[in-house]
Order: sequence, then C-alpha cells, then structure tokens
Amino acid sequence: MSTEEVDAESVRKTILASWWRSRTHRVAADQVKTPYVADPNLETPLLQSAGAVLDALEDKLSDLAVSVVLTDDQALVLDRRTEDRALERYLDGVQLARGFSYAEEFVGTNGIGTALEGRQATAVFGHEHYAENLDTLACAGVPIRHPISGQVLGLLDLTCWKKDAGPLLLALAKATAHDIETELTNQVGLRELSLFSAYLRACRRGQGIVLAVNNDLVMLNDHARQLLVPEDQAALLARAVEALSSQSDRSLSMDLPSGARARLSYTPVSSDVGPAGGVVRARLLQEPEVVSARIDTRQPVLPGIVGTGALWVRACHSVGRFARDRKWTVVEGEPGSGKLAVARAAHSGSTASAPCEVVELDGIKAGEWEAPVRRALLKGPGTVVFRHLDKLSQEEQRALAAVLDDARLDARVWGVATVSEGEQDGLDTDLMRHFPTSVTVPPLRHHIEDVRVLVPFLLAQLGKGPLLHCSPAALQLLLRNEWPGNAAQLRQVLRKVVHTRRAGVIEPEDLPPECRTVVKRVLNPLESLERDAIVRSLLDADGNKSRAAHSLGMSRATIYRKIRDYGIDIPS
Ligand SMILES: Nc1ncnc2c1ncn2[C@@H]1O[C@H](COP(=O)(O)OP(=O)(O)OP(=O)(O)O)[C@@H](O)[C@H]1O
Repeated sequence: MSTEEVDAESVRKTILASWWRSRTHRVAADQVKTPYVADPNLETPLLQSAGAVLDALEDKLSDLAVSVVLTDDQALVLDRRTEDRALERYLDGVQLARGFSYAEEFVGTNGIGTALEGRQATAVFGHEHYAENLDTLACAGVPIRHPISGQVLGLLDLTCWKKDAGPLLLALAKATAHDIETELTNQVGLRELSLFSAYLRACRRGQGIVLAVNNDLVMLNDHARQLLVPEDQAALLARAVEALSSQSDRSLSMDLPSGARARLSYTPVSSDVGPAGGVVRARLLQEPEVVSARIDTRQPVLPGIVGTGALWVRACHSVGRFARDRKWTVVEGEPGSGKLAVARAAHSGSTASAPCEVVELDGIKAGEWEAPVRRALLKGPGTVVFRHLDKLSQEEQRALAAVLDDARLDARVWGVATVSEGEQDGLDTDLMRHFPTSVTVPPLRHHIEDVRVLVPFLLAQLGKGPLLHCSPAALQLLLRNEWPGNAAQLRQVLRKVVHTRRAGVIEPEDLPPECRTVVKRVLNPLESLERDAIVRSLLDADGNKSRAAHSLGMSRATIYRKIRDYGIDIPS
C-alpha cells in the first residue's frame, strides 16, 4: 500500500482517497507512532456535555468488547472507555489512548482521523486501516458539531475487534454522537436561545441598528447591514465583542472607519446556564463635518508616526486638520495609545518650525502649571500640549480656564489637550469652551495590523533600527496580543527585548512572558508576577500543565483557571 499502485475497484473510494493522503503524509505503514499530549484540556463544553452520554453507553456495553472514544476536533483522544481487558491492552499498544492523536497525518487511514478529515461519519474495517497493527480492529467515527455554528468540536468513535464488527457499529456511533449534540444543544443552545430572544426584543423595540454577539455567534439586523459599510460593521462588532467581558450595561461613543460617529448601548444577556453574550443597539450621530470627510487610508499619516489601520488614520487626519485650522482640540484615548504622539505629529505637520511646548499636568502641584502655560502661550506661533488635562482638579481646571480667558491668545497658537478615555465628559465646561473639537485615538487592538510597522519604528527609536528584526513567529505572537497598555506597552516589551538581544532576529523565546498572553486588561504588579511565573514554568515544562503546576506548588485546577484568566497561550 505504501509503495505500489492500488486497484481502484478493489477498495472503497473514501478509503482509497485516505490511503493517498496517508502516503503523502509519509505515514509509517508498519507501526503506529503518534504525538502525545500529557495534559489535554478537559474543561471543554464538549466534554461537559458528553460525560453523561458516555457513562450511559459504557454501562450498556459493559459485556461487550467495544471501546468508546471521544476526541477533540484535531483527533486528540480526550476520553476512552473499555470494559474488555484484552481490547484495552491492545488499544494501549497501538496508542489509541488519552493524550495521543489519531489524526490521519500521524496514523493513516482510521475511523477517527479519516472521519475528521472528510467531516463525515466513517467506518474503517480491518485491512482498510493504513497501519498494519490496526488490521484486527474496526472503528466507526462520527464528527460532533456545535448545534448553532455547525463547527466540528470533536468526534465520537466506537472501536471493536474486526471479527465482531458490522453495520450496527456505525449506526450506534451516529446515535451516540447525536445524543451528545442534543446535550450540547441543551447546554449551549440555551445560551444562544436567550441571546436570540433578547436580540428579537431589541429589534422589535425600534428602527435602529441592532447587533447581538457571543463567542460563537453574530446577528445583525437589516438596518445594520444597510446603514453601515462593512468596515464600520467590523469595527462595531470588535467593540461589542470587547464589551462581552463586562457584565453591566454600558453606553459609549465611537468613531467608525467611514468617518461616522456612533453611540452604542450594550446590554449583557444571561441564561439559566450562565452568560449568553450581549445585545448592542447603535445610533449614528450626525456630525456632518466628520461624516462628510471620507478618508483614504492609503495616504501617509502625519510625520513621525506610523500606521495604516482605518481608525488610526482617521484619528490622525482629524487631529492634523484641526492643527492646520488652529482649532483647539481634546485628544482622548486609552493609556499609551499614542495621544501625545499624534499631537506632536499634527504640530509637525502644520508648523514644524514653531515650538511645541508640552505641559505635563499629571502630578503637578496646585498652581504650578500656571507659569509654564503662560510662558508657552506667550511664545507666539506654535503648539501647547496640555498633557493629561483630566488629572487637574476641577478647581484647577476652572483656574486654567480663567488664564486662557485672560490671555490675549495669538490666533496662530494651537492648543491640544490629552485626556484618558472616557474622562472628557467630566472636564470643566468653561475650560471646554476653549477646546471646541475632540478626537478619539483608537486602542492598539483596534488597529492591531499596525504592530507590523510599529515594531521596526519603535526598534529604531530604541536605537536598534537596522540591527534587529522580528521573526515571523515572534511577530505573530505580538499580533495576537490584546495590548491593554497599547503602543506604550509594545515599546516597553521591545525595550526589554533589546536588553538581551542587541542584534539579529527576535525569536518568540526572546519575547517577555506577557507576549504569551491575550489578557484584555492591564494587570496589577502582583498579577503580572504570577502570570510571568506561570508562563516561565510552562515553557520550562514544554507546555505540560501538571509539571508546571507541580513546580509552582499549585493544583492542576488552579493552573488551568489561571491560564484561562490570564489568557496564557502556550502550545504543548
Ligand atoms: N502610531 C505610532 N507611531 C509611532 N509611534 C507611536 C505611535 N503610537 C504610539 N507611539 C509611541 O508609543 C509611545 C506611547 O505613545 P504616547 O506617549 O503618545 O501615548 P499617550 O496616549 O499620550 O500615553 P499616556 O496615556 O501616557 O498619556 C510613544 O513612544 C510614542 O512615540
């Protein structure tokens, strides 16, 4: 089979196709040798739903030499139940046991890997197996699908001796897989049904844009499809998915890539079996000045900064335009998202030769800002950046407003204030009269593709421009991160890297532990230490969670929970 031609008439079509694939994968036909994962993830909805069904089947088959196997969607064996000792020993010998993969690429034609490859119920009998040690067996595998998305979650397989096999084997496997899917519907479907009813209620309530999301599902009403261009839909969905982690109602405004501004209200939905996702209602705000300006994202952004993500380019263009028109502006955004960088770049883009004064207001003592502000204002043409304006007390803000009222401002002075996300509304109204326009800088995760250009840019800033490059694998890790601390966090990470690697190629192992995580919030120092310790132990233990937990003195359950909480992602 591994070297000679096969007579197409003598073999079933699906089996012949699988033999060809096995041959292409260079699977050994005289032995079973397959990768082993010591610690497969056993906390999945599939295993939770399958447990009771497998218990019941195991009971029914207790007098028969039939093994019940459950795998994940990659053919990794998660559970195997065999009452018959002889069969059990044989299956151990051919590595059909928990932790081993029965994917076609490793084992060749078999009821598990071949069924997953073809995405359909498949039985493989005796000599149809590619590896000769499996000749005495028959197995029937049936993929198990997510009840709503249809995505294959895993597979149910029944394996017995070839001499005992018949058509009933596949029929029983199908019925059992169906029972597991029904159980999944009860568990998962309840969530989705709750979300669907909440979505329908929101649609019935008005004419606006309604979206509903959870981790597996997205629903959009007609208004969303008609009023929003695809990039705006994607940006809204990204924001909605982000809101999923919060369990409270929220409303917020956001700039959309097309230039429109939307007001969103997010309502979480819960079901009897836990959180079910959330419903977002959105309203487009009519801000003609912004809406009318469609931005070509291929244009270069402002001088001294990089990035081509639609939201980022839009923010840069708006700040640049306000700088040219000398319209005082508030630049709002998450920590480290590049507010000051945009303000400086807009200054350079409009009046590079004039001075740009940055007055840091965070932590400044009462009244101490007054002298530098007056000095900056008196300098004539140029830019004054009021950095972290929201950190001034209300009283100080009123005092600053009075200073600005009194100063006979040169019309060629441009004022720009940076404030933390969501803090703009709390600023003193008298002061805000001086800042008639505002722009929101998007967090890095909303223009994550810009990591590709930010990395070389920031490496150059750190003095390593032509000396250091990122390997594709390391870049992939950086692109997967959520960057709760935004570009400033990315800069910190690269600063750590250049301490240890001064030239050459940055590989994944050169990146600090935080790059192995996809956490959505900024961790406190204690949490960061714990996360780093877990990542290091996992790397030392080649991804083996039990060994990592042992070395840290943690229980397995705790390390699983922490891996989930910190979004740690280390392949075994
Ligand atoms: N698009 C970009 N191109 C180049 N550098 C950037 C860009 N975005 C951010 N940076 C760099 O990232 C770092 C953090 O940016 P910056 O200080 O402007 O953020 P911020 O939002 O003002 O921070 P804070 O929240 O502390 O006020 C700086 O070194 C800045 O030069």
